[in-house]
Amino acid sequence: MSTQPVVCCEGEGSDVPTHCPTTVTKDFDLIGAVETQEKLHDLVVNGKYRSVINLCGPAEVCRLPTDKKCKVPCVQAHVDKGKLSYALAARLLATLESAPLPTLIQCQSKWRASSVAMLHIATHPPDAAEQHHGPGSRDQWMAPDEAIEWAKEKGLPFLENQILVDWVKNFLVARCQNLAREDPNLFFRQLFDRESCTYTYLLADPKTRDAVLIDPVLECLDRDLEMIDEYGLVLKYAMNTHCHADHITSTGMMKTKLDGFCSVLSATYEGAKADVKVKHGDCIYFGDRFVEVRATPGHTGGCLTFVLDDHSMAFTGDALLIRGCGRTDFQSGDAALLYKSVWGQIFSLPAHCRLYPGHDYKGRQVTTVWEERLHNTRLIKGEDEFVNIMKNLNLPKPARIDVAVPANMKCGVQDDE
Ligand SMILES: N[C@@H](CCC(=O)N[C@@H](CSS)C(=O)NCC(=O)O)C(=O)O
Repeated sequence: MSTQPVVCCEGEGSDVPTHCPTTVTKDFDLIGAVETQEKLHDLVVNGKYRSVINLCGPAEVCRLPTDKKCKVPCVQAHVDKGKLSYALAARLLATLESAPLPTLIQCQSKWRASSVAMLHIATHPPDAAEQHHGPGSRDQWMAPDEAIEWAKEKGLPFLENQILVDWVKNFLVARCQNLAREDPNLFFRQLFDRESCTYTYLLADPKTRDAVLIDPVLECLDRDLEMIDEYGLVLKYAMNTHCHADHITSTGMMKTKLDGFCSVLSATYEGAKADVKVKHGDCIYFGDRFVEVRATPGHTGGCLTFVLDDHSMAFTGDALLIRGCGRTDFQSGDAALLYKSVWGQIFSLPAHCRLYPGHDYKGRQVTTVWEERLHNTRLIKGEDEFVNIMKNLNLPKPARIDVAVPANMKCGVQDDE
């Protein structure tokens, strides 16, 4: 039996027997359906491989070397043929990143195996791979068209399947252009719900893809889930700056659609339900990044502001709005307390710190500490004058307050659900 993998078929496309390994690079070989368990066992035990990754879906015959004498670690990473998602691809890339190399990637026809190998190679250029096993510098990533050209030169089997070609290209567009060519240290999106004029924020560490979602709205659940999937993010926390009175949060409903994340709310609300109850000074981590929790009560008793680790951004919920602030006439609202919260916890941040509000009713998106300290017509007044302004706002009650508040005390899950 050969001690090296059989190197056959570079450039031979569909004529390649699927049970012969195809060498893609020195680190990756591909294999399709193998007739018997023994054949696969021999190939792995006598080959150069230090790991095997099997991508067969649950409905397919999956042959993994099961013999105890086989010391090569074998990983089963189910990929249903029709269910390739960006999030799944992100997880497969993480599996490839941690696999001892060289690895043998297996599926029925080498289509899935070669497309996943292609994604890894495009985001781990050979020079970077020589130095370390993790992703290379993002400037070195292959552009999507370049990756397809490279796949053609190598004769990778997935090129026979146009759906997979498009999927590889689209994933690389999302990863290379959207994530990497922006700030390499933070992925950030501001999202808007036209109905309630609510802003939702999606933040992620581009290196680990761990993400947090701030103030998601029930009616926008599908949009937010799609974005998380499209960008290949792994949601860790879905958090609310406060118990909203004008709309229902999606954090509870999201838990029925997506696994592995925690809902977050202030510990201040008595009787409220959430996976994690936070208080002033806590930190919420996503990858190598975190947001610091600052208590900013006044609009409601449990309002929080989330401040990014480097103090370049803060998410103020309704404590501070652009050129305004949240009303203080219900849910333990207290104008004097809000004044102290804003000056003590928000206006004390660096002048350049960008402030992202929970709502805007006039089409504005972002402000800074410096701008608000100069132009916020309510908060630049003295405390007494501020309290007086707030007493005389005479705003109509939010239309959905009676439904929204009780629902949001339970992450948006209503009694009849
Ligand atoms: N018309 C909307 C509610 C508008 C409103 O009251 N907004 C709140 C924040 S959401 S509770 C607020 O604090 N506004 C301050 C302001 O100065 O406008 C509805 O019916 O939902």
